[in-house]
Amino acid sequence: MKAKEASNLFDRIPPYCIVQDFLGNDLVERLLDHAIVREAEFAPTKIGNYAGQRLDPEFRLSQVLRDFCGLRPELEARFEDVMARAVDGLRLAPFDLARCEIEIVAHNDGAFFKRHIDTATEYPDEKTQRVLTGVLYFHALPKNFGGGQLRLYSFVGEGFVDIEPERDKLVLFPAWVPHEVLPVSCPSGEFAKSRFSINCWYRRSRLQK
Ligand SMILES: O=C(O)CCC(=O)C(=O)O
Ligand SMILES: [Fe+2]
Repeated sequence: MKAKEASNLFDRIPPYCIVQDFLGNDLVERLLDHAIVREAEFAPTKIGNYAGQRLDPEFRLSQVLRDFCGLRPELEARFEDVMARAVDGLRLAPFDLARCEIEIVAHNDGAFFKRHIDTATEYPDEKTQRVLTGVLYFHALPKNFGGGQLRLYSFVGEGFVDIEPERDKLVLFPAWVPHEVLPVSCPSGEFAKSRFSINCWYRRSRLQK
């Protein structure tokens, strides 16, 4: 491969796939009820990794809840069901799933997450690592916020694609793809009108060949 062709590979928009109507309205509504009832238990999101996490509201501003109550098994099963299709579609090397790491994130007025990747580039002593990222949107209708697009960047150069957060849409992309959440505007400021999402990271064992 010539140097020019090789550099074009990294200039390209990275691979991603979209599944519309991923959970179905009934599960989306139960999820939304769960998030709204648990408002008080959401905590500010942090950045960092296994070795240390910190608040940085200049870089990431949103709120997170990791408790899914009775919804967890049902959700994990749905995310697991779509994994093989995503690995194939994104041409990732097949891997055995160690576990799905899931969390609910609420972006309200002024919230965002600047450009980052979802993989840790150090601390290889962690037992599992993120391979594939899934983001599912489940806001209330009518939608009451603007912005909040998910921007996926090419590895080098200026290329990017913006993905609109639509209710019950799942976006999947390799966890190493640089991406960001553009600022959200939610003029009412009402928590129930937030841009709600589930992050699902498909993790593989680091010991796997
Ligand atoms: O909400 C999104 O669209 C992406 C969120 C994200 O990149 C993250 O939490 O790591
Ligand atoms: Fe991310």
